[in-house]
Amino acid sequence: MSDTSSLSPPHDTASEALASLRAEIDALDDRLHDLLMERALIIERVARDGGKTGVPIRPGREAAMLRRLLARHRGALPPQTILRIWRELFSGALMIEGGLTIAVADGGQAELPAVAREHFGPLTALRRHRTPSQALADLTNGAAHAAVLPLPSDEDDDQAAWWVGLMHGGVPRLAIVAKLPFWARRTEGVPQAGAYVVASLAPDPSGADRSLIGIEIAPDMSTARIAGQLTSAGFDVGSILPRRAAKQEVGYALADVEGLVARDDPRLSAIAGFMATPVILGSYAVPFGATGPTR
Ligand SMILES: O=C(O)C(=O)C[C@]1(C(=O)O)C=C[C@@H](O)C=C1
Repeated sequence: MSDTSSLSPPHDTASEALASLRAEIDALDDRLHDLLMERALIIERVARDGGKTGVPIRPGREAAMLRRLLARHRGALPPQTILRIWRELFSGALMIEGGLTIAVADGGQAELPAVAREHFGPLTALRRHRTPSQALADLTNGAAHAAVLPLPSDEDDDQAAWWVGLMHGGVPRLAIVAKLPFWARRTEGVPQAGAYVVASLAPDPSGADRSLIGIEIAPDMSTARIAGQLTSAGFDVGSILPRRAAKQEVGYALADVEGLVARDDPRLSAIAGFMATPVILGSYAVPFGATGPTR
């Protein structure tokens, strides 16, 4: 051990004032702690009497709670501190509800596990995989509750384009249920990568949501035409990611549209001009502080 004898003790002037302020902080901490323990008792009742089944996370509810708290937040405490505290509370609550395991596909993006950790907290078990299909296999065989997968890009090879596989379904029916990070304003040093969370979970509205539509297209169909077809069917289109593999008879497109669109939304079956009826791949709560539609 190093010799600390030469270090001077912290020298606080006005020590009486400081001691009294610290006593106020301790008293408040007791009240906060009492409230947290009381909250945990309610979570125990949610687990026992709430009638929840399957994957315990409720991404829409979490987003709505965070938006509500951030909207009423006043004073000097950084709003992001509020988000961090509540994310930790959700993670503790989910421990009470039986624990959570998340599969992460980190192939090519070392930042993805960090984004998953930022969202789901240190209490949550993370299973790291190289590819999206390995992470998705964790969902189908019950090894994880949800998978954190990279945002699709037009440079993805077949292996990386996990959303095309999601279009063709299977059991359990998987859906995109959240977009990370929820705190959209990124500061230096935090992971910059984005991700979707996929789980076997029914849509969980947050009050401000967007949906993702998977479309089979003729390989030569332009992005403008895809957008036009969706718009004339009544969708408010944010972005479109086309995928046209060489020498294939069918291409794909991933469209991001406004609102929480149900799988049986009549606008989907009314759309003309695509190779098959477009399918809803899921929806997500619009991240806090997002300035415009993101893919
Ligand atoms: O409301 C629920 O369903 C809960 O499980 C409670 C709670 C919370 O801590 O408030 C925890 C996890 C969910 O993702 C959402 C909310």
